[in-house]
Amino acid sequence: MDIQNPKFICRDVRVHYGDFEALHGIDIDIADRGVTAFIGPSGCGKSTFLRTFNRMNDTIDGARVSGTVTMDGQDIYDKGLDPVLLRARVGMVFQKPNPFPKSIYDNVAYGPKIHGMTTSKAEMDALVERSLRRAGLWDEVKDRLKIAGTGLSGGQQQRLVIARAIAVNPEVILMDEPASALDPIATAKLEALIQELKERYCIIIVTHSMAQAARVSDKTAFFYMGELIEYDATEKIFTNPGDSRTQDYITGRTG
Ligand SMILES: Nc1ncnc2c1ncn2[C@@H]1O[C@H](COP(=O)(O)OP(=O)(O)OP(=O)(O)O)[C@@H](O)[C@H]1O
Repeated sequence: MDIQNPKFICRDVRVHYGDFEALHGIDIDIADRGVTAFIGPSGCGKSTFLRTFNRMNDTIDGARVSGTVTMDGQDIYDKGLDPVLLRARVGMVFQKPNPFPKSIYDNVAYGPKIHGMTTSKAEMDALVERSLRRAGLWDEVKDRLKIAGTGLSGGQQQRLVIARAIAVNPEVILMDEPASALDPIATAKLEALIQELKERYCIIIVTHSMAQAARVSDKTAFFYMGELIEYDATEKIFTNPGDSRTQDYITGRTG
């Protein structure tokens, strides 16, 4: 599909784990604002593909990426590019919330501290507050910023992890099944947050929930056995898919 000013352009992206080719040459452009959902049956390569956008596959033994991925026109696999800086620009939220074993405040302040983003305690306080507000968590935690992040509920922890990602001013947030460990109420809150964040960030979300993809995303990409089968406006994918494999998946016949 045609994307104006894409954030990412991927061409012939392949990922190997040893001799096994998990992705067979993916071409896709990702919009620079809004939510793009990756859907498809278990094992089709969604998480593997998601990890190519911030080079998280580099951290997996035996994983090898080929093809090109550009972000704002720059090759993110360029030897001169520092993956640590890339991961500040392209934040990631995982299936299981993974706050650091530190206070709520320190979880959010950690990244800005490492990147030297503030020069005083007051500036850091303001940055922590702004990030927690943006993640929709401030009101629930403002009186207990010193307690451990791991002491929050699952849904709160997931929003804390999002605040931590936001604190370093990312341009992109990758989410790998972010609601799979949450109850329906926490999931609804997270989805509302995604709706707010999408005005400001490029969000890519992997989800197993068709309903969730339909609710939160603007564009949907359907993957099947390591290939991108269909990519279109979410409404089109869910009401009038062009490929019978997409149709079978969204109607529950495969997966
Ligand atoms: N670290 C790894 N080492 C070897 N093979 C892997 C590794 N990670 C994933 N794979 C394989 O790559 C393929 C794609 O896996 P991936 O986790 O990307 O799929 P997925 O669509 O995200 O699946 P799920 O929906 O179950 O999370 C699978 O065949 C999987 O077994």
